[in-house]
Amino acid sequence: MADNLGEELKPPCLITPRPTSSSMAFPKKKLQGLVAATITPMTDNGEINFSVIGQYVDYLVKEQGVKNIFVNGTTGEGLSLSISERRQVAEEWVTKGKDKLDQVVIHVGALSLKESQELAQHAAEIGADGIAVIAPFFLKPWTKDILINFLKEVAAAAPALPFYYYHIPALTGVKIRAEELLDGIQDKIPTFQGLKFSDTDLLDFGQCVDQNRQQQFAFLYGVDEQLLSALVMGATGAVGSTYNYLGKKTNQMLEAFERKDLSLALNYQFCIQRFINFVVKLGFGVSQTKAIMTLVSGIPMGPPRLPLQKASREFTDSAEAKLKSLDFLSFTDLKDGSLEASS
Ligand SMILES: CC(=O)N[C@@H]([C@@H](O)[C@H](O)[C@H](O)CO)[C@@H](O)CC(=O)C(=O)O
Repeated sequence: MADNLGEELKPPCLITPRPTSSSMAFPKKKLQGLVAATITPMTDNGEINFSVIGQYVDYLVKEQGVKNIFVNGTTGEGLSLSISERRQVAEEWVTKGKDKLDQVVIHVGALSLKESQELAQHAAEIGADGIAVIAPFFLKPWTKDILINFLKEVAAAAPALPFYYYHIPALTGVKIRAEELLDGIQDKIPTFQGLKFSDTDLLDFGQCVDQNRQQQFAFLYGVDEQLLSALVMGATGAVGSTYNYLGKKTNQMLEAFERKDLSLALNYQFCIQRFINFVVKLGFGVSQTKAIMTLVSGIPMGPPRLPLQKASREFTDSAEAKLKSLDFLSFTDLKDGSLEASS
């Protein structure tokens, strides 16, 4: 992936390098490649099903070739869990991922600064590889400086952990442009290491990359159906829900892109789009992601937590037929007991 923004991409108008304040080098290598936004498995009575997380780690690594995870984010229903549950989920992923996963990033965003700080500190204590934070979305920060102040306070609770800003304006309602936020961010947040950009505004994303070429930031794109466009803009990695079950296919797209075989990469992207387009038309979100992952992996993800509703049997049946027609799923991939969506 475009880690280096290679020579051929450098425009003649290269901007003056900005001094980097974060020579506070982290031992970890830069977060890159695919990052699965993990689902939080639940039992039918709505409790977290910790018992399948070990199996889930093995599935991601062995079957999907995905070795980085993003825990307790949107897909993980992080904001629907109690603080105690979020701690336990984070701990379980770190424990089960030890020596198997490359990086475990924990989303610690919350409406309460105190809770966010507690989660950040906890992530550091359990040995996570990074933390990410969304903008608070009830009482909202309306300016860049206020948002930075909030993020800075959270980051300071885990001063040795790489910090990522999770930009997802459609869900938070905080529309401060990422480009604006990144301007001089390391002066305020020395642990800032990157951006998780879950938005379709590729002008904003491209400018984040372009204006920070001298930094070693990770630019992680979060709209799976248009990842290829973001790669062209300089994405260094991607965080998303579909990498749980389309990781292998998406990795093939990344490999084709790396080899500069754009036509093949585009074929993969279109193929992935055909599936996402299909499920989006049926109504697609976290509940449906849980149903698809159950179907594809055979690991029971269970229902989502209220206010989300379990995916319907019709949805699961249609998704299964589409996966098969696209050759994303063969009969041999189907595991016993995988068709558990309700009607
Ligand atoms: C709104 C949303 O859930 N977006 C997903 C995408 O992976 C999304 O499911 C995918 O692009 C299909 O639309 C991710 O950006 C979310 C994510 O990374 C997370 O769970 O934290």
